This record gives sequence, structure tokens and C-alpha cells, in this order.
Amino acid sequence: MLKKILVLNTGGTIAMSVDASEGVKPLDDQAVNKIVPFLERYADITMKNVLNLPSPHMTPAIMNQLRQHIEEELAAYPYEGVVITHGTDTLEETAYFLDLTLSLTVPVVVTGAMRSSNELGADGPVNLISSVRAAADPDSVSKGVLVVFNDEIHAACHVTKTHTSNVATFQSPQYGPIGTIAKKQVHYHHAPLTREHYVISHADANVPLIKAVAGMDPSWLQFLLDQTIDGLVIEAFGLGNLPPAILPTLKQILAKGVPIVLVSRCYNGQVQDVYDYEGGGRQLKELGIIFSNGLNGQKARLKLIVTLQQTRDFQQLQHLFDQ
Ligand SMILES: NC(=O)C[C@H](N)C(=O)O
Repeated sequence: MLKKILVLNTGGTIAMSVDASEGVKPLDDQAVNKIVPFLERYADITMKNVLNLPSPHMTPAIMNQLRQHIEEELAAYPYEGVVITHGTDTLEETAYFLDLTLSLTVPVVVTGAMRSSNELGADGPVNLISSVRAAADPDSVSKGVLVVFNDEIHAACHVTKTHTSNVATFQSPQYGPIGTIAKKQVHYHHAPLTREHYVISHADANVPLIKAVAGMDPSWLQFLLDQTIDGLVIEAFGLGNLPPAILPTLKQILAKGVPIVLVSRCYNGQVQDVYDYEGGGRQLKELGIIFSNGLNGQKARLKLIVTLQQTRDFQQLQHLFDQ
């Protein structure tokens, strides 16, 4: 018996086509719908168009609506797996948000395409077929939200978009893929060791992400003192160090009770309180800045938006970011 798989389309290049001027545009009738006949060999498919957004238009609030929508669909009908098609620009963010917040009972796979539906070598159909195969595979249960792209399976918590146009854009720099989609079978060779789950009702915390650069001017941060922000994420240098010139502003932000989470600009490794000079990690730790555990900036921001609903206490947040 074929498994019952729900495919929810949210837009992105997989749903777009290229016109005579070589511009890539969304279609009213998402191009993904034409792939259904090719999926029916692998699963009993129900496909629904939920959104039709280029993924730069995605927001945490919309991700949360998508999470609610998936939970409602699963409560109304016993689907055995869910596939979400999504634009690639923010795909890792939606996948990670769902990973943190969905109460998962069945595999949930997110996919998309780098080439639009009518381009030669369009990757949407094969990515969608691979995703349906992964969602229908019993080994995909309990591995968190998965991103399936270019014959690879990645954990949502580790995957990131690494190339502007290459179909092999999705990589997990620290850990590699957790599985592959071979011609005849879905094959896992790793599994994430831990999973986090947070119950949330909304996702509207105001959390900016700032990147540190050499010679950073404090005024680039000072404007935040006049805003109402719920948290701040900073992409620091290397092991977790910042230009000393911005420390006074960071202290003022912390003094307002606003948590600051530190990640690294490096896409491998974790931030640590090692360097003991002005602006070094040791000093940042002493100020009460929260050190993340290898997440990139955009994912740490989502985790802060989610965890701020559990606590605003810096130490408890640090504990959650240690996981
Ligand atoms: N390949 C893609 O899907 C990119 C597109 N700009 C999007 O994220 O919607």
C-alpha cells in the first residue's frame, strides 16, 4: 500500500517560470502541481497550495501559521508524511523553525528548486520526487525536520544555503548530510543526536541580526537603543570576539534586559569564551552575553524568537542555547 503523503506548496522558484525577458516570476497556478503524476508512483499524494510566496517574503509569523496549518492537517487526516515546497532563499529558516516548534509524529521534509519549472535541467521535479520518497520512508521518522535537495538528506538544524545558483547549494558544513536518496532506496548514515521542541503560540518577537566587521562603527548599533527590541543576535569574529568600540552600546542594550546571543561569522565551529582581551569572548561572557552552540546567525535568531516565549532570563536562555 502506498503511503499517504501531504504536499504543501508555499511558492519559491520550484513554483515559478522564466519568461521571454529571462525574468523568473511566480505563476498563479504553481508549477509544482504539474509534478503530481510523477509522484503517484511513490505515494498516495494530496497536494495543496497554501501560499505562493517568493521566500524572501517569508516571516517568522508566516512560518508559525504554516506550523499551525500542518498541525491542523495532521489532526484532520492521518497523513503518513508531509512535504513542503519552499523558496530556497529562506528555506533553512522555515525548516529550522518547524524543527523547533512542530510536534512531529510523521516525517516532515522541506524542498525546493534552484532552476525554475521551464528551465532546462529544472531540479524541482526530482527534488520533489526525492522528498516524497523520503517522507514515505520508515527510517525518516524521529529525525527532525529534513531538507531533501539534490539527492541528499540534511537535518534542518545543520543545513544552509551555500551557493547562489548551483543545484548542490544545500550543505551542512559542520556535519554533512545525514542520508542520501539513491536510485532504489532512501539511505541514512547518520541521525541527529538531540532534538528540541518548544510549544509556542506566536512568533512576533523583534530580534535583529547584526554582523560584526573590522572597524565597525558604534553608531551602527546605537540606533537600536531607541527601538523596542526583544533580543539581539550578533555574528562575531572567529571564536566569538567583537570590536571593542561596540562594547559600550552592547552593555546599554543588556542593561535594558535585552538578551544578546553571540554566533560566529565562521560557518564551522562554536563560539567560546577563550580570548581574554578587550572585546574577547571571555569579556563578552562576563557581560552576560549568551553563547550559541554552532547555529548560524539566521537560525540563532529564530531560536531566540522561539525561546523568548519560554523565558527572558539570560541564564536560562544560555541553558537552552547550550542544547
Ligand atoms: N531558488 C529559489 O527558490 C530562490 C527564490 N528567490 C526564492 O527563495 O523564492
